[in-house]
Amino acid sequence: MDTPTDQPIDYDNGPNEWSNEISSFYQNLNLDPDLYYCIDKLPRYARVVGFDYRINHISDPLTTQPPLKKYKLEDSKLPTQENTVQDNDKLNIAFKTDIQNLTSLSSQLEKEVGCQVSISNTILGLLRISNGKAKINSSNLYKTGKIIGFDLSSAIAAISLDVKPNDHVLDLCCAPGGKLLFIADKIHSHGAPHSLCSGSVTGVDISKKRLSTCQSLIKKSKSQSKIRIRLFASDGTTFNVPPPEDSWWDYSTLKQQSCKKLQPKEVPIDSISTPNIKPFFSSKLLRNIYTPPLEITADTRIRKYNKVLVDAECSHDGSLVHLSKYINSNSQSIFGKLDSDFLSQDRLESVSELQLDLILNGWNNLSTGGTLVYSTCSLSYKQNELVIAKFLETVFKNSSR
Ligand SMILES: C[S@@+](CC[C@H](N)C(=O)[O-])C[C@H]1O[C@@H](n2cnc3c(N)ncnc32)[C@H](O)[C@@H]1O
Repeated sequence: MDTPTDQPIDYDNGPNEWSNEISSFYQNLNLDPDLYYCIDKLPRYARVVGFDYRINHISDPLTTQPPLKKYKLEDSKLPTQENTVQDNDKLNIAFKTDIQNLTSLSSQLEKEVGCQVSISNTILGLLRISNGKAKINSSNLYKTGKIIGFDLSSAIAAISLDVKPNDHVLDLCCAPGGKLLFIADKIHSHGAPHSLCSGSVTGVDISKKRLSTCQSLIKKSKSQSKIRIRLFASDGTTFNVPPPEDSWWDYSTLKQQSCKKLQPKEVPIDSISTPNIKPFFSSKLLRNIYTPPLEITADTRIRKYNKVLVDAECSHDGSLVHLSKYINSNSQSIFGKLDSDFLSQDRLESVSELQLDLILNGWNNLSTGGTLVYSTCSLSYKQNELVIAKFLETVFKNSSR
């Protein structure tokens, strides 16, 4: 994990009235209460748009050679399967090019924001900006769509899905869409959709308001990866729309199969394979998906998602950014307000029930051999370990998978 800061913690100038409450809350969770004194000292992160994000296995990217066994290019970039000398050369060249690009972007950003910027040693494709308050949105790199602010923890959750270029990904609680766009960008870093890179991202959220924000984010994005995205305003605990066909991107096949002209806004629906639900937002190609009647069988629902992200609704108590809004609000009892808004017993009970229902439905939508990631920004046992324990108990009781 990247270290938050090299500077000593300034306890004297730390927050006062809320600190005891927060400290005891964290002590009860066996966490270091000093975390909260670090708020102003934490770095921030930006991701390089269109990068093939991956775990950074090396400590010093500038001096170390890539560990070739771990550093594998996706199949679409490297069709030869064996790690021949030639392949190793290609890996080395690709790796060096990536590092050169990241280094060049780091120095550009450093000049623009006036503080130290380095390549994240956790995830390749992220830049670590030493001053957490640096205004990256006024930099040219942001304005020209080359970088975008993104939390390291969000990147870790999304990268854990291990998304491949042909994966259909379901993001069950997607708004406002930071991880959704990150995943689409990762897939799209392998080029425009083609047979070896036909991945798509389906985002679902129950809140239309938050989905509108997500839609604006997608529209504002300068990345072409938006062609791979569709959004549904739906309850993630019951959502069951299958992923698009692998050939969704091939407009000519699509036309042949349908044997009729699709109107731009037409969404062909059949009762078995595509439940009657229109996307809230969709790229034109994904909107026109047509499932050929021949393939409609009782087991059409076997077509499921390769990867499912359940970034569940939660009490937000683990998000420093979220808590800092309370801290800055001059409230008398900030923790009390946080407690009533997010941590009250009633709310915690209902939120953990919702979390279990979400992860169970994520599982229902996951294909055999796929990967499901469950994440929250809470540190509470009830919303994390206990949800997972109940989930495992339920699925292993009821399933042969
Ligand atoms: C932690 S946020 C998701 C953040 C998002 N993944 C991102 O990276 O930007 C949780 C989201 O879950 C949504 N949500 C709450 N209940 C839901 C449900 N039953 N089905 C789907 N989404 C739900 C909320 O509207 C909220 O947008």
